[in-house]
Amino acid sequence: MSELRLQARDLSRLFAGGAGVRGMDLEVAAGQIHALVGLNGAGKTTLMRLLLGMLRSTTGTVRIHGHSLDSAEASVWARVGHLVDTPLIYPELDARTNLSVAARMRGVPATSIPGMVTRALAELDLEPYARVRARVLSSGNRQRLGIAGALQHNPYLVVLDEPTSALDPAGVILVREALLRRAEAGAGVLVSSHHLDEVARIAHRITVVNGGRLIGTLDPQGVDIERSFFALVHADDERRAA
Ligand SMILES: Nc1ncnc2c1ncn2[C@@H]1O[C@H](COP(=O)(O)OP(=O)(O)OP(=O)(O)O)[C@@H](O)[C@H]1O
Repeated sequence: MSELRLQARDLSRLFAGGAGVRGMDLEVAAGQIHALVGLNGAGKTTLMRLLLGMLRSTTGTVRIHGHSLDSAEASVWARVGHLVDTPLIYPELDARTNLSVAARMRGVPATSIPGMVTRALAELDLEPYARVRARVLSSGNRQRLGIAGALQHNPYLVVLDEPTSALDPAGVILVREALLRRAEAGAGVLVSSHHLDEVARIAHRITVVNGGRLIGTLDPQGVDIERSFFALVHADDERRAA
């Protein structure tokens, strides 16, 4: 079996009122793009927050590149790139400086940072904004900056929550290509999206989230992925209602 970059077992977190996620098992292998799809409120972001230790689980375990989430050291986190919730961007710093700070926080050697940041700005087409303060960037360019910060340091695990939600079509293509490059280089990529056609273009595996559970998978090569998605969701809703 190929190397696992991420492995979750029986992951649950229930909120007051009953919402949350239940009993989730998930794997992301090296070189794999694994997409999470689901309706609003299905549990995608909650799952990602649990996987990254941003939220404490009620049950279950998470391993990042074989290391337990509970005891993962800084060297493990240095090889993770993520963008879930608001990107960690300093509004008064320009795009280049923001990326330099992000690289420093990941322990990138100082001598490697300028070249790495230059490549990251180019990859997301952010060069015109290199010296522009983040506070005045458009929401799409702020999202590009957050993605650049998550990808620039050659992570072996990438976790991105709806990374293209604010992007124009050119940005969507840039992110698609960047994720394919990371997977080809051996990273495991977990990405959530509402755009079924978009994820079908890049994902090796698509998992459907509904009502806080993982309810099945979709074939990225399938002919009518939208129909298959709704069939799974409706069948699951009916099962619960019965
Ligand atoms: N901190 C919290 N306290 C209480 N309920 C929460 C909390 N965080 C999330 N929820 C609830 O858990 C459920 C799953 O939310 P989550 O944000 O994970 O969904 P999602 O699939 O990411 O949705 P979307 O596609 O709209 O971003 C929702 O019902 C949400 O209201």
